Amino acid sequence: MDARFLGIADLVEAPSVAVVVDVMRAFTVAAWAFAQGAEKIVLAESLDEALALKARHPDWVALKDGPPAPGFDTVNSPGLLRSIDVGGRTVVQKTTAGTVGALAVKEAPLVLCASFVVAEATAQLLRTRESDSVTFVVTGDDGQADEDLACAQYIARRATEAGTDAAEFLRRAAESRAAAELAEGVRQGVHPDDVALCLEVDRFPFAMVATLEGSLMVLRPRAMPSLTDEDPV
Ligand SMILES: O=C(O)[C@H](CS(=O)(=O)O)OP(=O)(O)O
Ligand SMILES: [Mg+2]
Repeated sequence: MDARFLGIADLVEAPSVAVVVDVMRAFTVAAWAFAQGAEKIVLAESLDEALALKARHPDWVALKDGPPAPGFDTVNSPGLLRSIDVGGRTVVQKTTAGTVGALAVKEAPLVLCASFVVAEATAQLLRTRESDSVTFVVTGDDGQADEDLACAQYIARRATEAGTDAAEFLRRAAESRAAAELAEGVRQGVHPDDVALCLEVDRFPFAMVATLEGSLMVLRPRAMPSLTDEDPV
């Protein structure tokens, strides 16, 4: 498999297969939403669009990164999301890096959104598709965020070498600037468990596929049967 690792600004054309990686925290949060029964996640282009969608659909759950804000139900925190009832509901998500990265490749035929918690399921979907060219979008810090790059490299390796050990990749993520800022309270809208929740490898047995549904980019879980048999959600 030919794997490329690009920041959002480096994308010049729609790749055939894109894996958009945001470990801390957008696509860890998205996976937790699905694990708690969310039906789908709409990736909003802007805060205004997220609020407009929420106004049109009051039963939807709107979340943003940073501090809590009027009109939003919650923030981009896996730890905090655990106490929100998202069962059967649509979530609208707007963040600084993750959702922007997914929207940047919305024309790609296959868009997966990933983090460590869905690493093996994502790798398995890439294997199933026999994808020979995959673009990993490293969403944080202009493509330099080491938690995202480490996860992208881990998934790329895992897609071709099933026995790849996660330890070194997790160490890099744990030592990333994002992990430090979350732990030290530099970032807002944080639960004390967030970093640990973002570093759980293969917590969930599904990949996450984003597709255009009308004008909206919509993320949905895709169960990977062999993982689901071993570890049902
Ligand atoms: O929520 C996050 O962790 C970040 C934003 S910030 O750096 O905390 O302000 O957003 P994401 O798009 O999930 O990287
Ligand atoms: Mg991030």
